[in-house]
Amino acid sequence: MPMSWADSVSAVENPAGAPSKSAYVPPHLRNRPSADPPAQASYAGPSALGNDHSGYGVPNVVGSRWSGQRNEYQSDYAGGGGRGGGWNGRSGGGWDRGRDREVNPFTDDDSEPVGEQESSGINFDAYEDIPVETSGDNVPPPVNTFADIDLGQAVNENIRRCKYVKPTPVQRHTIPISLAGRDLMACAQTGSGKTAAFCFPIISGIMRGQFPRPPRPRVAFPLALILSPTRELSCQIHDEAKKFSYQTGVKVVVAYGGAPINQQLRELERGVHILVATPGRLVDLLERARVSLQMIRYLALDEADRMLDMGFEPQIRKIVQQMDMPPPGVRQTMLFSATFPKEIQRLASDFLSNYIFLAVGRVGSSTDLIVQRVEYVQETDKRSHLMDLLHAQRDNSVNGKQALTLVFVETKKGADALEHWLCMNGFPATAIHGDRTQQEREYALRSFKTGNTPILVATDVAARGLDIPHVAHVVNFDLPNDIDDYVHRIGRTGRAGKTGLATAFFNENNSSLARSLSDLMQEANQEVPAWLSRFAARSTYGGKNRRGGGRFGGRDFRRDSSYNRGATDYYGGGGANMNSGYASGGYNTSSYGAAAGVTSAWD
Ligand SMILES: Nc1ncnc2c1ncn2[C@@H]1O[C@H](COP(=O)(O)OP(=O)(O)OP(=O)(O)O)[C@@H](O)[C@H]1O
Repeated sequence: MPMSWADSVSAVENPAGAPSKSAYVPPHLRNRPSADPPAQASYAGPSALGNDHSGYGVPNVVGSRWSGQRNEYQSDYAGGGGRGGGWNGRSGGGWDRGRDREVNPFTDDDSEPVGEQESSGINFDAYEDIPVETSGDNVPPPVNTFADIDLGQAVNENIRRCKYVKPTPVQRHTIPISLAGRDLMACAQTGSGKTAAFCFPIISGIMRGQFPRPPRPRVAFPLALILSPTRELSCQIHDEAKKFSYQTGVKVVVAYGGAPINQQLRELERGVHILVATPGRLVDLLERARVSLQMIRYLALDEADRMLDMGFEPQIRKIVQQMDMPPPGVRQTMLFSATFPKEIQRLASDFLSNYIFLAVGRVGSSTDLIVQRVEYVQETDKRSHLMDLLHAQRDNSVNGKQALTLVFVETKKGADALEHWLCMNGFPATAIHGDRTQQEREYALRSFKTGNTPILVATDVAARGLDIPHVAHVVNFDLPNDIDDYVHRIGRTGRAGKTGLATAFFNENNSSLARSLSDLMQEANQEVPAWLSRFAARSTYGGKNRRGGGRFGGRDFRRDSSYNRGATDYYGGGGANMNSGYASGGYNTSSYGAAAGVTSAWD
C-alpha cells in the first residue's frame, strides 16, 4: 500500500518506525543536517545580523523608511519566539554555531536539470533594447551593475555564487527603488528575474536594519512576508531566497498547504525573518495565533494580479488589512507580475503608498525569445496533432535527450486522460494539477525537471512563476480564456535570455480569445495566420480579455484621465498616501530603452 505523505513525513521524524523504503521529505526540509541540535542553538539570526559580513557595521541605511527608527530598536531581533529563549545575545555564540549548521544551498542537487544549469550563459543582448517605463514621484535612477548597488558583501558573494554577472532590466530598475524604501508595482516579462528583484532589497534591508525583540514566545514575528499563489512557487521562492541570504544571518521559512502544518510550526518556532507563504496556509497560521504580522516591514506579492483576482482577494485582504500588519506607508510593499490589468491595479493601490509603477518588456513575455505559433486544430484532432509535434521533437533530440515539453490543458480530468494516453503511446509523460496530492505534484515536477519524463501535462497550477530550465516547448493543447494566462503559460519557456517555442491549438471554442491573441502576437512580431486575423476581425474583446498594456504587460492605471478625475474614489479609505502630483496631473513618467513615448493599441 502506498504510504501517504503525512505518514512519510512522520516516518522521517520517527526513524525508529521508519519503513525500509526511503521516506518522502518536503523539498524545503531536504538536505538538513542529520543531527538537529536543540532549537535555541540552531539559529540566531540577530547575532548574525550583527556579525558583520556585510559591511554594515556602521549604519549605512540608504533611504530606508526604517532608518529613522534604528535607535529606537533593540539590536537583537530574533525573528521568532524560539524555545528556551536562546535568541537574544549576539555574544552567545549561537549564530556562529547556527551559521556552521546552515546548509549550503549552492551544493543542493535536489533538482538536477537535464543539462548544466548555468546562469552565465544568459544572453543579455536579448534585453538590450527592452522598453522600460516608470511613473511616479522622484523615481530613483536605475543602476548598471550589481557593484553599483549597496547590497552588502554577503549578498554580493551569493550573487557571484548564483553566477549572476549583471542585473537584468527589472533588477536594474527595481532594486534602487526598493532600497530607497519606496513602494512599487512592477510589471516585467516572464523569466526576467523578478524573484531576485524583490528578494535582494528585502534581505539587504533586514541585514542593515535593527528591530525590536519579538514580544511573545512561541509566536513567529517575521519581518518580511512574500506571498505567492501556488505551493510550488512558494517552495521555489524559498529556495531562491535561501541562496540569496546564505551566510547573511537572514532566516527564510516557507509555509504552504498540503504539507503537515506541525513541521512548519516547528520551523517557525526556530525563528524567521522572511516568511514565504501561500495565502491559505498563512491564514491558518494567523488564526492559530502562531504567526503575528505586527513586525512586518516588507510585504511582497509575487504574481500580484493573480493574488488580487477574485479567487485570492478576500484572503489577501484579510492578511494585509484585517490582521495586525502595519499599514501602507509604515511597511514597504512591492507587487510583482508579468501582467497587471488595470482593474487589479485599482484594487492593489489600496495596499500601496505613493508608489512607483514600473513596466519592463513587451507583452508576450519577451521580445523575440519565444516563437509563438497558432494552429487551427479541431477538438477531435488535438491528440494526433500533439503526437505529430512530439514525434518531430523526438527526431530533433540532442544526445538522445528529448527537450522538455509542457502541455497545458483546461481540466484536471483532461490532464489525467492526456497523461495516460501519452504514456500508452510511448511518450513518457507525467501530470500536475490541483487534485493530485502534494507529494504527487512534487514528484511530477521533479521527474519533469530531471528529464525522466520530458513531457508534463499541466493545468494552470503550473502556469505562473515556475522556473524550469530547458523547457523548450509549451503547447497550449487547450487555450485559456484569459490572454494574461496565455502570457504566463508561454513564459515557462524562453526564460532568462534563452529561446523557446510556444504552440497553441485554436478552434471555434477559442473565438473570444482571437482578437487579444492576434494583437499580442503582432506586438511580439510574430506571424499571425490569416485565418486568426479573420477570427479576430469578427470578435470583440471578451469580458476576460482585459489587457491594457500595449507593449507592456500592464501600464500605470493612474495615467488614465478617468483616474485623475476620480482619484479620491480609488484611494478613499485605502490608507494610501497619495502624492498630490498624480491627482493634479503633475505625475512623472520616464521611458528608457529603445522606444520612448508610448503608443498602444489598448489605450
Ligand atoms: N541577474 C541575473 N543573471 C542571470 N540569471 C538571472 C539573473 N536574475 C535572475 N536570473 C535567473 O533567471 C531565471 C528567471 O528568474 P525568475 O524566476 O525570478 O523570473 P520571473 O521574472 O519571476 O518569471 P515569472 O514571471 O515567470 O515568475 C532564474 O533561473 C534566475 O535564476
